[in-house]
Amino acid sequence: MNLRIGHGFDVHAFGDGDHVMLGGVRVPHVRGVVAHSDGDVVLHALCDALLGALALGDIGQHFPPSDMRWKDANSIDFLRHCHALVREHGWMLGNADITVLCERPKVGPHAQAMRETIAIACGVAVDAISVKATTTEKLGFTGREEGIAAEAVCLLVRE
Ligand SMILES: Nc1ccn([C@@H]2O[C@H](COP(=O)(O)O)[C@@H](O)[C@H]2O)c(=O)n1
Ligand SMILES: C[C@@]1(CO)OP(=O)(O)OP(=O)(O)OC[C@H]1O
Repeated sequence: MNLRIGHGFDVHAFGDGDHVMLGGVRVPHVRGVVAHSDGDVVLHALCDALLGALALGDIGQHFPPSDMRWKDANSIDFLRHCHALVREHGWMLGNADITVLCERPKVGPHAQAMRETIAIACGVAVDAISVKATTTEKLGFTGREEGIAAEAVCLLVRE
């Protein structure tokens, strides 16, 4: 088989702060997120999608939250590591599609910057990376603005 699909999902609770990191982009917000690293749900979901496609476990196994090396880590480094594993195992990232779930902050104005940041980190064309968002119509923990979530799917193509 010359194709692999991967799926990732991540959640972080909102906490004190004035911004959230999303797709490697600093997005101003009235809250921050509670996390061991920078709490970037977009990049964490994408890392898990890449690892899932490779059947190599999940982000917490590669970067344990008990390890102080990852305290306040920049999640773009996690993505670079996961993408390097993709290449080492003989695959290329075909495309990735990411959905952010939150009422706020609005993602649309920052989506292009996120796409470009992810594309550069993975060495792929920007049109291979999709970032979009939805509210959950004020339902559930995202609807109550208690936290933020992201889902990602990716397709790997044999080199
Ligand atoms: N955090 C968000 C949520 C949504 N958007 C954009 O708004 C559109 C409408 O959202 P609905 O949940 O009401 O369908 C959505 O399609 C996104 O384009 C956003 O930018 N940021
Ligand atoms: C990213 C890691 C790094 O220690 O911690 P968190 O920033 O808390 O994020 P999470 O999405 O729970 O993934 C687990 C860890 O790998």
